[in-house]
Amino acid sequence: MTEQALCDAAIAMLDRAYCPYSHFAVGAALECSDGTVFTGCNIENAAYSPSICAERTAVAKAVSEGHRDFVRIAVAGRGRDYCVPCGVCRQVLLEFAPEIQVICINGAGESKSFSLRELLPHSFDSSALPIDV
Ligand SMILES: O=c1ccn([C@H]2C[C@H](O)[C@@H](CO)O2)c(=O)[nH]1
Ligand SMILES: [Zn+2]
Repeated sequence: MTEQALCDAAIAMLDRAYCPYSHFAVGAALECSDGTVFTGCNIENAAYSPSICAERTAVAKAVSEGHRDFVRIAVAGRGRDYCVPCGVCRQVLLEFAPEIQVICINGAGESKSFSLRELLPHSFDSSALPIDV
């Protein structure tokens, strides 16, 4: 899939977002090494903390369908700034794909790419744990 097609898939998910509290829609499209794409949107909740971000919706869909080998993720918002993943989503992406490319999209459809390493330096991962994973 071209980068533009992946971005378009993330942008299309903006209309699926359930965000009556923040009114900030986010769409994501997660590409696996075999080319499979899983999409996601943010899903909010009246109790607030059960809300889930678009990126983690896509990761949950992918992992639960047997896919963990992520290559790129496009994240779209309608704001002026590029929509970057929150810290929780960065940590969740790190678990499966430390080398993933993160494509952040603004409301004008413009994009800017980052490595996850750039977005989450000095990160905590399983190598810090006193067990073998
Ligand atoms: O990485 C992020 C950051 C925020 N949001 C959502 C959560 C909430 O529904 C709304 C405002 O924070 O944006 C995402 O989907 N992804
Ligand atoms: Zn998030």
